[in-house]
Amino acid sequence: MQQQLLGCLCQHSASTGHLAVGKQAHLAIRRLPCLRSVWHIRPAAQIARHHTQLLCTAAGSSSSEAATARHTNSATAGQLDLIIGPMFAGKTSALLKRVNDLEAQGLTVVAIKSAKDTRYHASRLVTHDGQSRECFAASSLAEFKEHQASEYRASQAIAIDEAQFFPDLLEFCLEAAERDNKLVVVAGLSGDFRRKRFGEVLDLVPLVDNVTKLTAGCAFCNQPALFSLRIAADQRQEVVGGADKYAPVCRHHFNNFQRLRSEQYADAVVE
Ligand SMILES: Nc1ncnc2c1ncn2[C@@H]1O[C@H](COP(=O)(O)OP(=O)(O)O)[C@@H](O)[C@H]1O
Ligand SMILES: Cc1cn([C@H]2C[C@H](O)[C@@H](COP(=O)(O)O)O2)c(=O)[nH]c1=O
Repeated sequence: MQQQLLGCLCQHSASTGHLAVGKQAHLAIRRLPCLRSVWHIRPAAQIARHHTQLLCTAAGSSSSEAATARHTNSATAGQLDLIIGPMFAGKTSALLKRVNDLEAQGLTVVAIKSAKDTRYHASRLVTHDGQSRECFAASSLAEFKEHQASEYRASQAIAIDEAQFFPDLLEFCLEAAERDNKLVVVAGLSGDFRRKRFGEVLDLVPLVDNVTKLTAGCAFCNQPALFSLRIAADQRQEVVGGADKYAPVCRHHFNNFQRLRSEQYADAVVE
């Protein structure tokens, strides 16, 4: 009977994922002296997390489902996940899949991209191979929050694409995850065409729950591509474009092209 009761309380907190229920379950257990003496009482979130992990393992759930389940049962804070890589690595595809999975699990998700990304559509997340979904386009995340205040409030999860272009990425993500308890999934470039940090993406690394680093296929040898090679001569950090301006490359071909470029430059200076 005691075991059934505890099982029931834990199951309840694990299946609804609401903070209040988790706390109630914990309080209820604490109020029952007979249970207190039988079981070592752990915080409600810990019980729910343990229970969820068991459920996920038993059901053979995917790691993304397990990550989400952990989030929805967290009693204290939100969650931050980061997807990085060079261009064409499948970052937007992975973000779209995550959004679909979260929605299938019943979460309210909003997707946001930088308004600078007008390559395929002004207000849709679009992958290089044409998958898409609606999103809000904004110049900054503060602008999104100001203009879409009710959507922000109602959201349980937020997906951010083209994260390197947002000047206030760090502040927004921390506030959303740690103050407003949201699950935030961020996708952005691991570096610019010079392999230097781009915007605030890398600043998130010490703060996130999970980092997924994706690779593309090198345009020249099909080995894993780690970097984005800019084909055009433009030296500004921000140059929006796709396969017309960039190619994914492996380490070997990135360095080959850098060498070629500097030789070309040296020739030009001598002439
Ligand atoms: N060199 C390339 N040019 C155009 N499309 C590419 C190239 N390499 C891969 N792709 C396609 O792009 C898809 C990934 O697109 P996407 O998810 O938008 O990537 P990312 O957001 O990382 O730039 C791949 O599954 C593939 O179909
Ligand atoms: C490397 C690099 C890229 N960009 C731009 C080019 C594209 O518009 C986006 C990246 O898009 P993707 O979804 O990752 O394919 O960023 C840039 O402005 N500067 C760069 O150095």
